[in-house]
Amino acid sequence: MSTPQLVVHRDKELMAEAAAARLITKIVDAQAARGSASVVLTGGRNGNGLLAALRAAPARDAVDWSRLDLWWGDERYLPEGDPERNVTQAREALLDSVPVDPARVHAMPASDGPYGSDVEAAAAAYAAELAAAAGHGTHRSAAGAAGGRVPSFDVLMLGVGPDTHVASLFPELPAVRETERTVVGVHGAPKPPPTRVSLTLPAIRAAQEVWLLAAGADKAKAAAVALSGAGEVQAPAAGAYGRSRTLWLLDAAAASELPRDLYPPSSA
Ligand SMILES: O=C(O)[C@H](O)[C@@H](O)[C@H](O)[C@H](O)COP(=O)(O)O
Repeated sequence: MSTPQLVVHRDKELMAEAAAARLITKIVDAQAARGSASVVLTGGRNGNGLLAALRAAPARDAVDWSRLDLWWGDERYLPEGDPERNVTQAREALLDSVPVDPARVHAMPASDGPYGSDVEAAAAAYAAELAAAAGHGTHRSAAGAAGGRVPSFDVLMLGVGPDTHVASLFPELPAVRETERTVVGVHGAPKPPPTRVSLTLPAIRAAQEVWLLAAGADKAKAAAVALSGAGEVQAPAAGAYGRSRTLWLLDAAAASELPRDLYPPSSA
């Protein structure tokens, strides 16, 4: 487990631009070292803000988009192309504007796909896709939970909800307690829509780097709670960490209630 590091930016726009620059560097470095890179995207305003900033960054052309695997931390279980699906929003914010390899864009299943309303079957199919990717190619495999393997993602991004949820792991719901499976179906999510597919904490923790994004005053309490030793069942963000690095990327409003000893010296 890596101890969280905090970076606080003036506002959410600067946070998105700086995080996009950081992501470009990570992808370029991984591709230089191993030929390809793998990144897990998040839904939500902050995740999409980062993708839009990446689209606008001239340095995006330094990325070899054809040698990048993209995965999702969670998905809203809705029909293909629904504007509320995380993948639809990511396509709009970035993916339609860069030459990604469609075979390497690993969207989670849609509710009008082969699994229909069976969200558990959809989750199992995504777990199988992850396990297959963990077993071959340029990825170094990481043992996930006992129930499956996932690639050792270079970067896994997570938006943080005001209730401290990450991906679709909400406080106290069964998904956050999962220790075996790498992907689960979620029912009764408090944030709409209620039915979702999500990576579990063991799958998240197989990533090399986990970046948590939080901007806005409505995230201040969540950041303070998750970074002050809360349990992961009550505060799922507290259980999200990477094998080599855990990075909280915040704006000043989201950092405003952090205990002083956590606040980075540069922004004190
Ligand atoms: O599907 C989703 O809704 C997300 O993946 C969810 O986990 C999101 O990242 C957080 O709710 C933060 O969202 P904001 O960045 O919009 O606050």
